[in-house]
Amino acid sequence: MKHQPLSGDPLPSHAHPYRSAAVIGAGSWGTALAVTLARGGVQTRLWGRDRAVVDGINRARETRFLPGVPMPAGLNAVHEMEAALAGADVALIVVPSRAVRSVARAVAEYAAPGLPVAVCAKGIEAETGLLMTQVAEEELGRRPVGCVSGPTFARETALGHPTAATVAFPFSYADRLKPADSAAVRLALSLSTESFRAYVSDDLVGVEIGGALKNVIAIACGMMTGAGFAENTRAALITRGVDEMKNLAEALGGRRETVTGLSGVGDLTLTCSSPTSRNMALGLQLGQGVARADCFDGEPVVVEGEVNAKSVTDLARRVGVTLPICETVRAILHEGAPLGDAFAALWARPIEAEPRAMDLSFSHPATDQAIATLAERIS
Ligand SMILES: NC(=O)C1=CN([C@@H]2O[C@H](COP(=O)(O)OP(=O)(O)OC[C@H]3O[C@@H](n4cnc5c(N)ncnc54)[C@H](O)[C@@H]3O)[C@@H](O)[C@H]2O)C=CC1
Ligand SMILES: O=C(CO)COP(=O)(O)O
Repeated sequence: MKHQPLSGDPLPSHAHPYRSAAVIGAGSWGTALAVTLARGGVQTRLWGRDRAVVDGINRARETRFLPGVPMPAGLNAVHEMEAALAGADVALIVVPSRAVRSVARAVAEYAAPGLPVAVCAKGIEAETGLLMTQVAEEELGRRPVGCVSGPTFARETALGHPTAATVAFPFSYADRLKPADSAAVRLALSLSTESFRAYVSDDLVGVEIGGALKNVIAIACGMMTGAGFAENTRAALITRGVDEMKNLAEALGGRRETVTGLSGVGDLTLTCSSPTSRNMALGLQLGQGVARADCFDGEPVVVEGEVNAKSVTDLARRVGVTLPICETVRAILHEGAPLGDAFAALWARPIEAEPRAMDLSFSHPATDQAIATLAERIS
């Protein structure tokens, strides 16, 4: 069933932020969120699996994940899950998408019944095709599960650059009667500081599909940029990427207009614009002809769009939605398709209507020879 959109009214003025939070995952985004919460006066415990990182935060008040960012008072790191969750009013899970299920299972062991949990990873579970909040829900039982998503490079957020993101939770009947008490509003307030602005949504599907697809499309933008093309190409990929997000979100019960918000267009714009993005950076290197094993100088780096190129297209195929850009990235990354051939084929797809309301499809007039020539220019 589709929910009615929330109204555009400002958040209720009598809502209260949470007093204490547990942030599970002490990488760059988990630490940036913990810093944001603590700066806003929320007592924050940051759980990390790496003891050296935890000790560094507590003793030196710094972390290798965010060099030069001092850890504020009110932020303490812990290595035991039980200690992280004891007395917490809300928990945020901030680990890579492939680790969300096991971490949510560990959280479930110690989290209070009814504890609201927000998942901040971006992706689709490879084995099941589930959204990150659905994965967490399976492990967390009856606790309310939502997400935080938007255009938010961790380092910029932690440095206090003005940043905005969306907090999404399902809105029950009770939440609609008293939005001030809802997890979404309370977490949005808890995250809000002079430099961090949170918006509220009840469309988890729309929000999460934006976050999962933008990484794959950023790899495509990086590949084409790395191969020597410029702004026209990137703008086309971003815009057609929005269409892929809308179509998949709608097919899964989300709202197309959610995709035009921070978690969709916002994050897509950010991630497709800068080599700060690990997804864009991977694409750039591959587009320049660097072998996958040599990308990032061989260092292991979280590139969500890589594994998600497969999981989002698997999911889309199951629900009968075509994602041409994501399919192209999948073919290159996972099926050995030559980059030039795959992108030339993407550009020579049948002509379609925009927007898609018109039922129209004509084969593209470029000859096989012309397409092969473009493929060679990209390679
Ligand atoms: N870095 C950023 O700017 C942003 C990242 N995100 C999302 O946040 C998620 C996490 O990414 P980052 O923090 O950037 O990655 P990261 O590489 O900086 O840190 C990942 C953290 O997760 C921990 N981890 C990995 N596997 C684990 C497991 N099985 N159990 C427990 N802990 C585990 C690592 O020890 C590390 O502390 C990703 O889904 C990413 O897309 C979202 C918004 C911004
Ligand atoms: O999700 C992000 C910004 O919103 C981070 O993007 P990357 O994972 O590509 O660095």
